[in-house]
Amino acid sequence: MGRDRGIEVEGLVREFRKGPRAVDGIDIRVEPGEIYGFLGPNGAGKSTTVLMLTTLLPPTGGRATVAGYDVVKEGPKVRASIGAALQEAALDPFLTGREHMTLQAALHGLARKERKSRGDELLERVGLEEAADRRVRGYSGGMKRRLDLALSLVHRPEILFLDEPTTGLDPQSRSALWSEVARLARDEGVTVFLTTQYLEEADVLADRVGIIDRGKIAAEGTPEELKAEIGRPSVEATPASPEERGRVTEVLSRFGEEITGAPGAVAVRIDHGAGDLADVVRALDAEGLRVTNLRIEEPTLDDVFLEKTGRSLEGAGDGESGMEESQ
Ligand SMILES: Nc1ncnc2c1ncn2[C@@H]1O[C@H](COP(=O)(O)OP(=O)(O)OP(=O)(O)O)[C@@H](O)[C@H]1O
Repeated sequence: MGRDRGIEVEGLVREFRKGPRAVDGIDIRVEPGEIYGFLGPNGAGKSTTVLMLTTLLPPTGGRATVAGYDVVKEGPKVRASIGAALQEAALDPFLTGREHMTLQAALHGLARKERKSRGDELLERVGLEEAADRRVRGYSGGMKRRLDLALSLVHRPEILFLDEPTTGLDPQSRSALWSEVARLARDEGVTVFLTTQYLEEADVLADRVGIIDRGKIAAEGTPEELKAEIGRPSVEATPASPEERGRVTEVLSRFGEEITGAPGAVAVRIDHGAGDLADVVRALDAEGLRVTNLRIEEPTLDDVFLEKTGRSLEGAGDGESGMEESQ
């Protein structure tokens, strides 16, 4: 089996009888080995999409193939090709981490010899070797997420689904999980479909991002493309001595039009193709100008979301009761 099949979604719909069209005709293509970030506020339709792609919920319209198999007609083949760490981790509080691994390995039909070695290898990789013989009851949220990730990898899936893998984690556990997911894609060619409410997560981790809002894809592209669509970065520099302000302004103006910056600072919005921060540094250097606080401000994915939906993603889902109000 080659790792060359990815995910293809066409016009996928899920309608709930008493609810909204949770997923309202989406098209997605995830290339093999790619990390696809599915970004959206609470209730946007992310989990419903993942449930359909992992064969746990039938679509009410459209079609999807995962690893080349149809999610409706070839469920068992899809399930054999994927690993999933979903929001409700099905962990048994009375089993240890290692016992979970062995059980999962047995469920996936690994040979007895291999069960232990595979389990140990994965526990080590997610940093749980020391806690391996403790019951899950005493694990922190982050440890449970990491165990869940290890469990989803036992059978060497070619596609990994992660539904909000870092929600509620502290920054350290979050970045440890990011590293492992990035490593899986980079070193093992695993295709990753990851949902998140965190802009930063999509930005750092995803090769491409789809923004979903009210069941529809509002925007798609690499984080850079999406941000570039919205606006150009700005550069801000504070002259080391105030009398050089005029000359610093002159140099920065070569890169774009001047905008308002922080007090004492000079700022410009960089023209398309005018260069980047390194070019600005070189130009200042060539003039013998010294600056403090030289920084570049990129447009954020939140700016993208705001532009596409008229609302800010940060906290966009908060305070919404969820279903009925969207028609
Ligand atoms: N079983 C269900 N019956 C009725 N409505 C549902 C059901 N499951 C989900 N919904 C509704 O479908 C919409 C999308 O929900 P979904 O859980 O897919 O969103 P989400 O983007 O994953 O949000 P979250 O970040 O909260 O997980 C919501 O309005 C939700 O209330």
